[in-house]
Amino acid sequence: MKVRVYNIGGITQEYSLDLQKGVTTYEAPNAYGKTSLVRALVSLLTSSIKAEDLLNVFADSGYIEVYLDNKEYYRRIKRVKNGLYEEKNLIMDDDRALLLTYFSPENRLVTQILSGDGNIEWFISATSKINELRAKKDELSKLLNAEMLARDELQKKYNNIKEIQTKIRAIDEEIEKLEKERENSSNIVAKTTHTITITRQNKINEILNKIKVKKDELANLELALKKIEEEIQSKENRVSPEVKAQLQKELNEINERLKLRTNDRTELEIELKVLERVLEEVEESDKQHLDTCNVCGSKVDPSIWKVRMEIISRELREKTSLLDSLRNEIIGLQKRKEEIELRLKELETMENEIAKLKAKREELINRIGSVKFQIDDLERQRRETEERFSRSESLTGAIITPDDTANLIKRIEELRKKREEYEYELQLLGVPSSILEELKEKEEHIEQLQKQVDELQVEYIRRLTRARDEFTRISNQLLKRFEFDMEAEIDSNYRLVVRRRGVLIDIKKLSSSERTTLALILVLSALRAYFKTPYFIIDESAMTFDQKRFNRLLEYLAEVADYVIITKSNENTEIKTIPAKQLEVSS
Ligand SMILES: Nc1ncnc2c1ncn2[C@@H]1O[C@H](COP(=O)(O)OP(=O)(O)OP(=O)(O)O)[C@@H](O)[C@H]1O
Ligand SMILES: [Zn+2]
Repeated sequence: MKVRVYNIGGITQEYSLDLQKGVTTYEAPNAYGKTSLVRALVSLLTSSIKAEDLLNVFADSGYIEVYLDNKEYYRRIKRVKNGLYEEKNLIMDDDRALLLTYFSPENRLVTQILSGDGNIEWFISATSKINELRAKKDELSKLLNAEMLARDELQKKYNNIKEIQTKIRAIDEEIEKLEKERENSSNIVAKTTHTITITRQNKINEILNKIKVKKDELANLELALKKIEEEIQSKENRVSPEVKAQLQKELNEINERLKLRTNDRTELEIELKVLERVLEEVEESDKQHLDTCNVCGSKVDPSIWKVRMEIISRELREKTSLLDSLRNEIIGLQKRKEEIELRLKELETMENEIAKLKAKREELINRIGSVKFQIDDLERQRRETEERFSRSESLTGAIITPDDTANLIKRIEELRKKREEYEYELQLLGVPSSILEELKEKEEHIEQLQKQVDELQVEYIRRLTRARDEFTRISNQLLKRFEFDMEAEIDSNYRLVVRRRGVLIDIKKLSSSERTTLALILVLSALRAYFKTPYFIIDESAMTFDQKRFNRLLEYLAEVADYVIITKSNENTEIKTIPAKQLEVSS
């Protein structure tokens, strides 16, 4: 392994070193730069050694370079305007290297054990890497606490909302109650009879108007009924059966007489014709002065024709006049017959009209009935309305005074204002359902976190316990190997305790070399169980082993790391390597 260092720590001249596998003892005077060199080596195993811890304060740039198994690892540091700039390629980046690759009086575990503090949970936890588990757990616990706080806050908020909502509901109920009271009071007070009267009067007037309309309608209907009945009466009078029968009788008589007279007339007309012919013959006979009658053939005096002519003519005149009067009489009778027939027809028409009038009368009577019923109904409504209003007047009576009403209004106003305030508060607080939702989410998250924390805790303890057992086992192996007369144990509180021949000894009672030894044993146990490093460095000032034990230690270290470096203060500078093989042989 080749090492080159420049301007790192107290090393200000380029320094290179070729290390062989095995145990290298590095001797140099104080302040030579031994610590600077080994810190530079450790800085290739963890970035927890910062550039500013490495670079010489007077230098503008520096480096540590290592060639190991044909690979180059380095940290090259440059000072720039605002700080340091670094290029690096580490062998590994594991902060356990600080504890497990460099055993010096500054090692944190050494300091702690030397001070007599046996609580090594942190060391077990850190070196077995379960501290990562713990860190994760702590982080989650922190988150869990924050979530629980947030949940409590939300719950408070939600309770607050519920409380305000209850208050608002109570206010609403009270307002409603007061409003009712006020409505009642305002019906009476403030001469509310005014409003009430108007309302009542309007209502009653409305009904009265309806009644009036209906009564007018009824009067009209009754008038129409009366007219129709009169008409029916008069018409029925005119079509009385007597009149009709009389007319019929007269008609029959006239028909009889007409028949007789018509017969008489026909006879008379025939007689007249006969007489005319006889007269004609007599006149002929007279002209011819005949002495024989044409009709009967008897012998007559011709002078008789003149007499006969006279008699027949007289008879003709008489019969013609009789026929005339007979004809007049027939015309009169026929006239009268026509009159009577007309009258009878008129009577028939009238009878039809009477039937129609009667139907109309029936209809009117029905309508009158229904209008009367409607009027009754309206009258009842009017009565009831009047009763209702007078009842409501008497009901509320003079219990509430105008003062009370004013107070009521004031109180309602106050309640409304209070309600508004609550509403505003609610608005600020948010929607209860969404808060409830949020609460639920929080609860779920908390539950989930709690579960994770619990699981991590269980796992942490499980692995810590296993690591503890491992430490105990390896520590005791090593103690035996180095022939120390004690047994190490890590108790349930992760405290390092030591027994000697079965007796428990507080580490405070141990010598400082014993304490250092215990610290080294713990480091070596961790190294063996959990860590792999190419080099292990011991500051010899931290050790107080005798030569035999020290050799055994080196032998053991050679198993753990390829390169073991022991720094030692000496007047002279000397670097000496004992190969691993040789160590084995020597033991
Ligand atoms: N970053 C630094 N910048 C400048 N000087 C430093 C720096 N680090 C250490 N020094 C100095 O460099 C010198 C070497 O220190 P270092 O600790 O390496 O010596 P050492 O060989 O380990 O000495 P010792 O035997 O006393 O432990 C010391 O004088 C120290 O003060
Ligand atoms: Zn005659």
